[in-house]
Amino acid sequence: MTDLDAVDPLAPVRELFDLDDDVVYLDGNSLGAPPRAVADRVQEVVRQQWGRRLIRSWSEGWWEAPQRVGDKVGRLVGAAPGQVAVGDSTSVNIFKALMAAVKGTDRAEIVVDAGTFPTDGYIARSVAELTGLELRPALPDSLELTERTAVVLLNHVDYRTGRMLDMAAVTEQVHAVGARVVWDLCHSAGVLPIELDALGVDLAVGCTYKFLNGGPGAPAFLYVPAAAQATFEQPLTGWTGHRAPFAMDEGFTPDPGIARARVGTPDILSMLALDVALDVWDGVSLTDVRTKGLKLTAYFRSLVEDLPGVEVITPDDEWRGHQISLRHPDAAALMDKLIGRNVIGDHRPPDVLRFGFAPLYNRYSDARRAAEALAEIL
Ligand SMILES: Cc1ncc(COP(=O)(O)O)c(C=O)c1O
Ligand SMILES: Nc1c(O)cccc1C(=O)C[C@H](N)C(=O)O
Repeated sequence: MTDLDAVDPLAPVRELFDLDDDVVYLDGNSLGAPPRAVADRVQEVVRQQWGRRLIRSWSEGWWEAPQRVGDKVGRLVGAAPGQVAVGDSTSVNIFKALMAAVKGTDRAEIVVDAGTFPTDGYIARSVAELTGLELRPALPDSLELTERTAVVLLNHVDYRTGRMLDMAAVTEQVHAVGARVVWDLCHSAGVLPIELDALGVDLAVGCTYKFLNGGPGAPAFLYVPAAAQATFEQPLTGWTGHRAPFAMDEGFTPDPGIARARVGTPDILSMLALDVALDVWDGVSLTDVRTKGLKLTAYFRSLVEDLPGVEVITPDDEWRGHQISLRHPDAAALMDKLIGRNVIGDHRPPDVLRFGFAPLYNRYSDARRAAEALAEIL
């Protein structure tokens, strides 16, 4: 333990996670660690809900789970209840959001962050091809938006560098030309204070298996603000988004609210694992999480920035998420060696080492142990 851990107000929260003490886990920005309560809950869902209640469970909490769990996610991203649906993958939700954002537009282009996580770019390309709009990759610092722009898809925190965009300023910039913005919150949900409602964000998506600790393949989320729901027409008109799914109507009439963002039968085991995983935030302030995230990353940075051959590519100011990325020509081999010593981060091609810091369970001693291991290997 370091002195910093001794005075960390979030230190007790680590006990809520099932982590081995000899492992330094710095990859919660790719797959979050399991909250202890998840295993029992999944067993209860299988044995009691599915096992004993059988199909009756659909009307005993399963059917509404995408909206109920959505409200829990909403609390972490500044969305009032009734505006977040949990389900599908982030990729599918990006598709739904972009298609809805350009539906009926007379504008010509979709703008996507040129350095985006690949799936966002791939899906934006498909949406452009399906709708006949142009796709224009642009750097966030020079978006060059005009009245031709229909929608802009951006990552709040860049997966490779950890750079965070100014959501307030960029949202305003997009709105100034009358376009819509879709924010991908994969690398920020759960660790940064986000104010979707207050900033008037048009649409947002994110995954729940990173800092939200929902587990591998946990369902993603889609935010549609209440005022935009009546006109939100997404392309995947599955029956669970229908106003009256059990009427089994021939024609599709969307639900008037957030349920219209749903598509098919929700993955209940993953959904309810996420549900209980989100309880680790009870009583936790996102401001404390953010403060600790900045301190952890600053501490780690101070320990590694002068190591030979290493270049820190994560911004040094507050415009960063909760990771530190290092460039090194032998990044892949270095990460293999670190993992061999139970220090788990990841490598992104061609030459980036990523270390993600999850303030709910990472300690300052994790940062120190990782930096010491890296120094020894180098
Ligand atoms: C920014 C971003 N968007 C999307 C995804 C993933 O999308 P999906 O959940 O569909 O695999 C990731 C990570 O995998 C990501 O980092
Ligand atoms: N979603 C992932 C997966 O299914 C397997 C391995 C890694 C991932 C990731 O989340 C990668 C991650 N989005 C990244 O920032 O690189």
